[in-house]
Amino acid sequence: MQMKNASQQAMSDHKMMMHGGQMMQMGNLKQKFWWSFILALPILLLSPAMGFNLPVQFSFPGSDWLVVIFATILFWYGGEIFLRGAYAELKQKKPEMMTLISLGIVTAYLYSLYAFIQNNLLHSQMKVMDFFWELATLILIMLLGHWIEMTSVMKASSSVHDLAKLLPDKVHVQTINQIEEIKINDVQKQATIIVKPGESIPLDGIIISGSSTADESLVTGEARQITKQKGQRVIGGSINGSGTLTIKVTQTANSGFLASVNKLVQSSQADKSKLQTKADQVSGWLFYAALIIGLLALIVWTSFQGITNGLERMVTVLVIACPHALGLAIPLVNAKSTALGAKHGLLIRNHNAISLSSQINYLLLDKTGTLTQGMFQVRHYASLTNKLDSNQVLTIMASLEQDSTHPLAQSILHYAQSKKINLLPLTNSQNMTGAGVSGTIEQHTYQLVNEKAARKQVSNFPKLAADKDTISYLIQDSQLLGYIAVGDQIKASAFTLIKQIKERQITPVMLTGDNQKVADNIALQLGIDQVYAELLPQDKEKVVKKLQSAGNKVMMVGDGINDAPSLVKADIGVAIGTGTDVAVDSADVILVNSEPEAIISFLDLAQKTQTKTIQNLWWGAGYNIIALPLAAGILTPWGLVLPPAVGAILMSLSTVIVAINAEFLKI
Ligand SMILES: Nc1ncnc2c1ncn2[C@@H]1O[C@H](COP(=O)(O)OP(=O)(O)OP(=O)(O)O)[C@@H](O)[C@H]1O
Ligand SMILES: [Cu+]
Ligand SMILES: [Mg+2]
Repeated sequence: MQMKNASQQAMSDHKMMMHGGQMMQMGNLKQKFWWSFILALPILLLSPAMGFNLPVQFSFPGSDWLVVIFATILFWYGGEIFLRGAYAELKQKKPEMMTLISLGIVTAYLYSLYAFIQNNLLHSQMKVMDFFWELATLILIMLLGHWIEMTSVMKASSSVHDLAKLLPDKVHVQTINQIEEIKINDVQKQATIIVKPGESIPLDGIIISGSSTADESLVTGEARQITKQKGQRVIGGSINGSGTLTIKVTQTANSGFLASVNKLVQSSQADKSKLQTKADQVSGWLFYAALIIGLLALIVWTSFQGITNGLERMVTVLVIACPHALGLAIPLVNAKSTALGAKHGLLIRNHNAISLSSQINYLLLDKTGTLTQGMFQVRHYASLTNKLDSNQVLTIMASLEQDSTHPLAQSILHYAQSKKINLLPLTNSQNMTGAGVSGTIEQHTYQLVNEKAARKQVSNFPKLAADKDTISYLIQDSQLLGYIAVGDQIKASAFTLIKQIKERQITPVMLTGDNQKVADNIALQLGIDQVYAELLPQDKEKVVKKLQSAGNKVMMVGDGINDAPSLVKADIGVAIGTGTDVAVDSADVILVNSEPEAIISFLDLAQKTQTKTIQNLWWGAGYNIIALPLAAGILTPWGLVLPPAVGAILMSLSTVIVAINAEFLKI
């Protein structure tokens, strides 16, 4: 396959990433294991196990020589991965797992070599026991263990892989007079592409002709067919229904939705949360703990039972303490959690949001575009002057909105378009934050602003009785020329959100730039008791700060430019996916499908992720509380002695458990 997109890159990076980020090519582990197995066979047959001859074992004059030759080859060939890893760790002055393993096998090898020289070259009276059998089994099991680990780690990150499979290799691109098949990575922005019925939509874009349905469930987690028409956005990775669509590409394969999910999943492994930093510290301590306990075991057992037993205890301690699982405990959970979130319409950019989520007791919600759809219907508009008729007023108002990205502007423009109104050229257009817009049309300067701003300028402001609709006033030189009233609809899932948030003892608060009456009306319908209206961006931020200084943990959800400062300030900032880029960039979590209900999924996911993380820390490191003393021989008086190979099995098991546990994260 030609395509090598972000996610496949992630997979191959992953192989390199094992062992705490060291560059280690573990890809040939399987091969290495089988060759080592063959090399180990003569040793396993010819060298006594733990000082005793097993029934299958035999020896003949000179067989010791065979053992030492095979063991030496095995040590360098099979042990190479570990020795190289240790060298890299020591060079970085961060001794960790590879150093531990290497210390174990180097000790076993050197001591056995010493035993061999004593027995076969110096012919010492007392036969010195060697560790060749232990060395061979240790290397074999370490290789096998790391190979199995690799497989489970790959499995755990396969959810990421699934996302990549959603994209086709080739795209039908419409060129001047023909349709060409072009590799997905070579398709540029602005290209026109054709998606036939049933095909997967390759890239993010906007429909320029055709209509169909799309199944976006694999991307957003919403299992339903969404009707898609001219002008609507499509997401790369979703499946086209029965119509043919012509799409203008808005994002390339490297910048589109799937690519950003993949990048997130990758960076979730690189991006260190506070917990991860802690885990790294622990794994550093573990090295010294293992070294000290190992040396203690060596000294104590040597004085009781001689150097062979002492060395065996030390090797077992070193091997069992290998904090391999610890290095994977958090990244694996995070990767799984990010992938799972993506399937539920959540992009988690900052993993600290997960550990903070359980402390959240205030949910601040922006109104327009967050709780409501932000697709305003024009209810009525009128002229308040005899110089202009209502159509002229509408023309000026729509023309003023041409450069604005506010949802209200989009809606007014849309309405004007449907009434076939020709817009007038606009100059000097200015965005008046939290109030409206101003600009010059045909040498006259106009403002289209909310009531608060209008009252300040117009002396005899009329009384207008409308509480449900948002009204904007057209003003020229302190003269009221007309108004337009628009109404918005509450998103269905906003009701579910507020209900469930309250069940979780989290207080919902509405923060809006819109006027008090409209805000109260919506809050009442939704069941929100605390409402702050007519806020400027800095006022929204102040509310966040005030709540925080009273000791609360605050989550803020918003979509607009006016929400960006408070999204940054809040403990967890959540942006609506269709929101403005500033909001999206300021957030820790992004709701891809723009449904506020996904916040509940986030809270669920965060809680489960947190539990898994803690479990994994125990399986990855906590088990040493029992394993280390066991390896050191604390239960020897009761007959329980762990051979080094069993130590290696236990340490590998811990990693496999950590990987499987992460894989079982579900919401
Ligand atoms: N482009 C615009 N055209 C007309 N009126 C506008 C425009 N931008 C803002 N306004 C007026 O200013 C008010 C405040 O706008 P702001 O963007 O601060 O908040 P909002 O989008 O209404 O609400 P929220 O904060 O809940 O998203 C709007 O309710 C509207 O009356
Ligand atoms: Cu390990
Ligand atoms: Mg808004």
